[in-house]
Formats: sequence, C-alpha cells, structure tokens
Amino acid sequence: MCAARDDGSEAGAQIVEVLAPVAVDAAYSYLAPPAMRLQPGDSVIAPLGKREAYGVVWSVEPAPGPRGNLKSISQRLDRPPLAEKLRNFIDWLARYTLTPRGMALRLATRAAEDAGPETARTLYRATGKPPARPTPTRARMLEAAEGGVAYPKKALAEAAACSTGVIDALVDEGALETVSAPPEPVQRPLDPCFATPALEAAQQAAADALAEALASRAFKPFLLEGVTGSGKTEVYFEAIARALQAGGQALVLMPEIALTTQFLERFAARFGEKPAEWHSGVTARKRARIWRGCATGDARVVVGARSALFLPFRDLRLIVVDEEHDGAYKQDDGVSYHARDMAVARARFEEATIVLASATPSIESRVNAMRGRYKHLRLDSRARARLMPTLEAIDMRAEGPPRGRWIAPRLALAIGEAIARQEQALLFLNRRGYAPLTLCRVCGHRFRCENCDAWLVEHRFRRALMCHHCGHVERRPDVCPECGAEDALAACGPGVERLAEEAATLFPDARILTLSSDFPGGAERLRRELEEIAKGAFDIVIGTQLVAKGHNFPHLTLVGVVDADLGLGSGDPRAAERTFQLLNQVTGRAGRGDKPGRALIQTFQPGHPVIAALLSGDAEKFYAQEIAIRERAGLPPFGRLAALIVSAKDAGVAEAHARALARAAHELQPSARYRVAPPGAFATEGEIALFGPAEAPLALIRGRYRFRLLAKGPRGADMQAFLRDMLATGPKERGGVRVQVDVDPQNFS
Ligand SMILES: Nc1ncnc2c1ncn2[C@@H]1O[C@H](COP(=O)(O)OP(=O)(O)OP(=O)(O)O)[C@@H](O)[C@H]1O
Ligand SMILES: [Zn+2]
Repeated sequence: MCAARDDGSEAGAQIVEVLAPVAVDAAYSYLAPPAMRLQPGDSVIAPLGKREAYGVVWSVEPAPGPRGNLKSISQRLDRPPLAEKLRNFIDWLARYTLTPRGMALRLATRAAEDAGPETARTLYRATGKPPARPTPTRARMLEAAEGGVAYPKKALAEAAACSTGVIDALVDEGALETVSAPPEPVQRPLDPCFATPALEAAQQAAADALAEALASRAFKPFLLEGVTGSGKTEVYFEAIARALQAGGQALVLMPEIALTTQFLERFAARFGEKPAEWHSGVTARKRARIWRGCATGDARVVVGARSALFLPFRDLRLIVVDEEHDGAYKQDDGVSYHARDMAVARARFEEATIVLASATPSIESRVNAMRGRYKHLRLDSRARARLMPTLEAIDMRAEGPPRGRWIAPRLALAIGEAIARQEQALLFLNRRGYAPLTLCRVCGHRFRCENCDAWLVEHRFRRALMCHHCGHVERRPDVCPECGAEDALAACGPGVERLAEEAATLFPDARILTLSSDFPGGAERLRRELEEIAKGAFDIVIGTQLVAKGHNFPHLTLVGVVDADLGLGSGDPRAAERTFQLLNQVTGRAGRGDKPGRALIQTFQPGHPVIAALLSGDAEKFYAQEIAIRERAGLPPFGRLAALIVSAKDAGVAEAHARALARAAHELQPSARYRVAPPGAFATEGEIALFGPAEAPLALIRGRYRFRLLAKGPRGADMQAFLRDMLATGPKERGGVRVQVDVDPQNFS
C-alpha cells in the first residue's frame, strides 16, 4: 500500500532518466509511481512535448521529496529490458561518432517498435464432415488436410494448389476447422554437432585458438586471414559451435546479406537449421520477433547486415565479421559508423570473442594484428589441396581489342576454351549499366545529372539515362538536346550491359547471364540467379562486384577482369588497397571446384604496384608498401581522420559556414586533449591539422553543394573532443545548412 504524501509524490516513487529514440542527446527526467518498479533498460511510454513517446529508462533514483514539476511516466511496456552492456555501447557509440544519444538508441530499438504482442497462429484441420457442395478443388483440399494434422493456411493452399478462398469456404461449411497454435519459434534448435567436418591442420589450429578464447569469456579479438577458398568459414563455424555449446549466442555480420542463400544453406548443413536472418529484406514483423528472440535467448545465431550489431543479445559470446575489409560495412547516411570497428567495440562491452575474417584484410586490421592488438590466425593455402588460380596480365597497350570493344583477343580465346570444356567463365567489370557517359558526336554535349556533379549512366535495357548518386532518371532522347542533331548520340565506355552485348556477339551460342542489381526482381532474382550459376546453368557470367563476394561456383574456372585500372586513378588514399582487395576477391572465384582456375587481368598499367602485387601473389609486399605509405603520411591507423561535410542548396552559404567552422577550430585553446595547428602551417608532432574547406570531389549531390573539412591528428589526440568543441563554438546549423560528421571516413567523395 502506498500513502500519497502531501507534495503529490508517493513513498517508493522513482525519478527516472528516459532516453527517447530521437535526435536529442539528453535523457529527460520523469517521476514513476512505485508500482511500476522501473529498472534501467525498461521500455516506457512517457509524455514528450505534446505527444506520448516511446523511450528507454537510462537510470533510476529514489524520488527524494517534492517533485511537482516532473511529468510522470505513462506506462511501462512489456518488452525485455536493454542490458547494461548494450546501453553502455550505445552511449559510447554516440560519443565516438558524435551522434545524439537518442539516434544511437534508435539503431537498437527501431526494430522493436514494430513488435506487437505475440499473436497466436491460426491453423486448419479437417473435421471429417463432408462439404455441402463437393467440387474437385474442395476434394483436393480435404485430401491435403487429411490425417488429423493442423496446417497453416498458406501451406495448405500450396499443397492443394488452389486459392486460400477455398479454405474459408470449407470452414464456413464445417468441413475444416480452425485451431489456435502458439507462434512459430524465431529459430529452431541448432545442433553444434550436426555435421562436424574434419578440419585441416591449419584450420584446426585456428579453431583451437578461437575455442580457447571463447572458454575464457573475455574480450578477445582475432584477425582470421586466409586466402580465398582456404576454409575460413569452416573455422568460424567451429567457433559458433563452441559458443552454442556454452549456451551463448553468436552474431555473424556479412557485407551483402541479401545475397547469401548459399551461406544460409551451408550453415544449415553444418548446424541442422538455418540461422536467424537479419536485413532490410526481412519483414518488420519478423525483425521484431528476432529482436525479442535475441533478448530472450531464443535466437541463438543471427546472420545479418551491419544493423544487426545493435540487437539486444542476452548472452553474446562471439561476433564474426566476414569479409571485414568490405566497404559496405561503412554506413554513411544517418549515423556514420563503420560496422567492423563498432563490432570490435561491442565485443569489448560484451566481453566476447570477435573474429574479423578476410582474404585481404584492411590495412587497419593488418596493423592491429602486427602490433599484437589482434591475434593473427592464418590459412595460407586453399582447403582440400586446391590450387590458387594462375594469374596473367593482358597488356591492353600491346594486345588490346579493336576500338569500341573491350574483350582482348587472348581473353576471348580463353573464354572459348573454357566453354568448350563445359566450364564457366566470369567477366568482371565494376560498372553498372550500358555506358558511363553519353555524348553528342556533333556538338560534344555531355549528359549530366541536374542534381549532382556527375555524368548520367546509360541503362539501355531500361531505355534511360540514370544518375548513380541520386537516382534521377531521364529518357534517352533521339536527338541531341543541345544542337538538335539526329542519331548523333554516342555511348562512351563500357558497363556490364554493353559487355554482355559484346560477349553475345563473340559467343552467339553461349548461355550468358548479366548479374545486376538494376534489373527488376531485386534480391530475390539475384538469389535465384546465383543458385543457377552454381548449378552450371550459364557459360558466361558478367557482373559487378556483386559476383565477387564470397560465392562458391564449382564450375567456374576462368575469371576475366575487364578493366583492372578502374578505381586506381581516383586519388582516394584507399584506392590501392580497395583495388587489391576487390581483384583478389574476384580472381579468387576461379578454380574452387575440382578443376584448376585461371584469371586474366586486362590493364593499361601492368607495372602498377597493385597489379604487380596481385600477379605475383605477393600480398606481404603489398601490405608492407601500403603500410609504409600510411605511416609516413600519418594516415589511419597511424593517425586519425575525421571529415565534416557542410552542405546547402546555395554554394556560397555552404562555403561560408565551412569557413566559419574552420575559424572556430583555429581559435580553440590548446588543451591536454588536443592542440590545433595554426592555419596554413604544417602540423607539428601531436597537433591536429585542419584542411579545407575545399569543394568536395562530388561537389553537388541531390541539389546540395558540398564543402569538406578534413581533420588529421595523431593517434593520441582526442579527435572527438576537438570536433565537439569546434561544433559548439562554431556557427549553428541553420538556414538549410547541414553539417555531417564522419569520424574515420572511408571514402573521400
Ligand atoms: N576441412 C575441410 N574439408 C573439406 N572441405 C572443406 C574444408 N574446409 C573448407 N572446405 C571447402 O572448401 C571450400 C572453400 O571453403 P570456404 O568457403 O570456407 O573458404 P573461405 O576461406 O571462406 O573462402 P572465401 O574467402 O573465398 O569466401 C568450400 O567448398 C568448403 O566446403
Ligand atoms: Zn544525381
């Protein structure tokens, strides 16, 4: 019983700080009646401004005395609490990325907001009573429902090959009855010993090291580096098995989750059932159930895209970041974060083991391994005594194809031979569409996007010109809009669609497939096509980096890299690293089955260090060179970077704002946490240098002009404190100006 005091509060009442998943950093205080007995992590509904909003209790204190000015919590939701480890991670992430805490919370709670109460499923069962009006369809349906078992509606309709309307009619007539059943489990039980492979010696050694780490129940980071096809997946499957045996949970992050049917099946073959799958293609309802399942422990292994990092696991023992070097782990819209780095942080908060797996690790992870921060596990040869593919360069200056064509004679010959042996060839070109540029041969007019500083890419099968930055689409005209010339528009350069055209001319009888995310049918279609490739249904596969990622195509023996130089000339400090990773990955698709593989690499610069390292297979030398360059320049991981993109509809407004921010930065007083180098001067030891503002390489996107500031500092500087102080003393975002903070930027567009 609680007595109301005369100040309005009750004995045992609490003051709680509630964080709402909105763009605000602060938690708000509320009064909670004693009966609610709130704990940190509980979900509540509370008045926020004029509305009632969802929030999470961040801290709780007993209410001391009169608190008439505080609003009260309206309701406590029946939802598993967010664990302290996760709340600490959210706080840390918000500070690290300079994101309002509410937005960081939102990453973790968004999926749960769709969670309605668990509803029972309705199943259908035959009653034995004949239908009033028998028809062949009805007879088929009752036959399918025979045996006294209750079935879901959809399954029954599929089994009887008729519409669900038939079921409703039969229920009305009493021939079928409905039965209520508990909802399907989020995940069926996984069996860690379902099918254990015989690991090879190097695999076993790596698996043992992971098992030892898991047993310690402490934060233990690993870099699992193994050449393509070396069996890294089998190794981390062993670690997952250990986590399961210990009663814990595991999370596997993948860069391209919508395309991983093969992976899910492999997982099911190893553990008896599929893992819970988490990505934007999963329905909101299903995601809400997985969210809950993570909190209750019913979901044991989740395989997901980067947002899975924020799931409320009850007992997370292991995180795997597969293809850890992949650029897709960087999220740039909304909260900017790198999922690989955040995964390491989450593992630290959870005191879990983390495995970063790759054939071509990022420079950052390589350096961390060299310095002993990560334990380095290596698999230096392919599993099952398979050989690495042989690599050869085709020097396009000496033996290139005729003008207007992109497949050199030697590559064409190799494709022909592969087809004759009934093997598959893969042509890789990292460019979507038909042609990257369209121009008028008469007046030179070039088609550019009206919102962005970019050429329009021709997509012939859509008969359209498209901007790959903002999605703007226009019809490809018949006459030049500038000079009116007819039939004068020329497509310049190749995209995958154009390459497919050339391949069809060279090999008219071959079964050719172009894999592209642009075609209708979305991820579902891509999944199907990837399965068909694996079965050998095509002779030539043409694709962008989509085809490079982790696939096992047993019939594929030849890989042709159509333009290895693409991406090398971009001036981006990570261009060399990225090209090396991508080309290694794509050539690594060759020869994974019984037959040896070969890769031909078309290039205009066979002597370029990246191409040379790729051809020689000397990854060590490449890493040594790249690491030395980074170290000399003080680039990550030897120094720290942060970018600010200031954008506005008006270029002058954006630039003025960026200049004012830079001025504010230079006026900051030196402190123990950071010192800023004077404008224009070289940064001396320990100082943060601020470069810019400069027009961003992509100066206009979606109608907004963009200016960049880049801060570069030593490892020891408190970059976040510097950024926070600069933003606090500089001008506020107003008049349509937006300032986007990107700590540890990955690209420089
Ligand atoms: N110990 C083993 N015994 C038999 N087959 C194995 C073993 N380890 C791996 N394999 C097989 O070798 C092939 C390559 O293995 P896996 O896909 O795990 O390599 P990976 O290193 O993850 O490759 P990538 O980085 O190229 O994606 C697969 O078909 C896998 O089933
Ligand atoms: Zn555009």
